[in-house]
Amino acid sequence: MTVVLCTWGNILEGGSQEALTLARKTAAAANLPLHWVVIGGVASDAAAIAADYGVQGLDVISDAKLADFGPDALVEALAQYVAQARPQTILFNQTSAARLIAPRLAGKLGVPVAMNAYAIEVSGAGLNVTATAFGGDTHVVYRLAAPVNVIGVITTSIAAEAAASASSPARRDIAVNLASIDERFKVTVPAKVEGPRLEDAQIIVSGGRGLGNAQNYELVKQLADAMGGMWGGSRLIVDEGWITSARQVGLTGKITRPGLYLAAGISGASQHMAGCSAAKTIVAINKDQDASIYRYARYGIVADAVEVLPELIKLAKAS
Ligand SMILES: Cc1cc2nc3c(=O)[nH]c(=O)nc-3n(C[C@H](O)[C@H](O)[C@H](O)COP(=O)(O)OP(=O)(O)OC[C@H]3O[C@@H](n4cnc5c(N)ncnc54)[C@H](O)[C@@H]3O)c2cc1C
Repeated sequence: MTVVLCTWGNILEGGSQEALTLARKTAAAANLPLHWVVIGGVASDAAAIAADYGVQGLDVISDAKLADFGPDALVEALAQYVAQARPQTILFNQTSAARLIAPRLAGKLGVPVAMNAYAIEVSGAGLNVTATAFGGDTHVVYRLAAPVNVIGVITTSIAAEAAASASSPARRDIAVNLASIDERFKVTVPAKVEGPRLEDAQIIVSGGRGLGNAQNYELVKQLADAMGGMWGGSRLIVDEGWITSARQVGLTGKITRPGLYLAAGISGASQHMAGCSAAKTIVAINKDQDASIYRYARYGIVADAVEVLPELIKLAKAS
């Protein structure tokens, strides 16, 4: 029996070290070894940090059918891994891809799943899993006491912490048989990943519907550029076509954790805040002093963002 973190891809996603930290603490509290199952090119990144995070077993799955990380092949490979390795707790760093895979794996295995978790307490023979619910408004504790449990971890509120002493992870190659798996969905136009990721940005300037139109949103881009940051926005402006979904911050968009999040013309709906409330400092520009965003913001400017943004651009360029 083990606690296992599941990871796939060609590079290590942000949040992996944080998920490993929670996984290690859970394993220690349950007196179980921590394993890390990895699929794809990420195996070499994983091997480089596994010892620092107290991983005892690095389980590597390779198969030609996993080359594109299609969900059907991934779920089948992980299900076969679980049948062989018999982990007690299966953790996922809850990336957008993991949101798809973790519940499907639990469904295939017929075991409980809790998503949006950020704390796990080992209690008796089970786990008390604290998670956000209803778009981040509510915090709930799930009791998971099945022999196998699947948990999606939101890592934005977890600090990465290396183990007190390095481990010596043993590498195992895990054989799976995916001969009968055919992906039911074919990706015909892969998402373009250009430049740095919003999730990794230290400064994000974000705009919402309060800006009025796409032309005014250009001010957000100019300020982000002047400050050396990235630009993002709310779902409503994605729906309006001002920006692409790759720039959407929130529950159904990117989960970010910048040092500075500047929100202009954004109301602060819980679904939006789920993607930025872990920012160190939130600055809001909203002309409604009762807007929800002011519950989260450290600094606020109650004013018309279309008037304030050009002033901030000037200041940023001057400094
Ligand atoms: C299941 C689900 C998932 C969702 N996921 C997401 C998500 O991932 N991300 C997300 O963002 N939303 C998400 N939403 C939508 C979310 O509930 C809100 O509708 C959305 O975030 C609101 O966007 P907004 O703040 O840009 O617009 P609005 O709610 O229209 O707010 C505009 C704000 O701008 C202010 N304002 C108006 N004019 C000005 C001005 N000139 N200057 C300054 N301020 C001004 C207003 O006072 C207001 O507060 C989701 C909703 C659901 C149901």
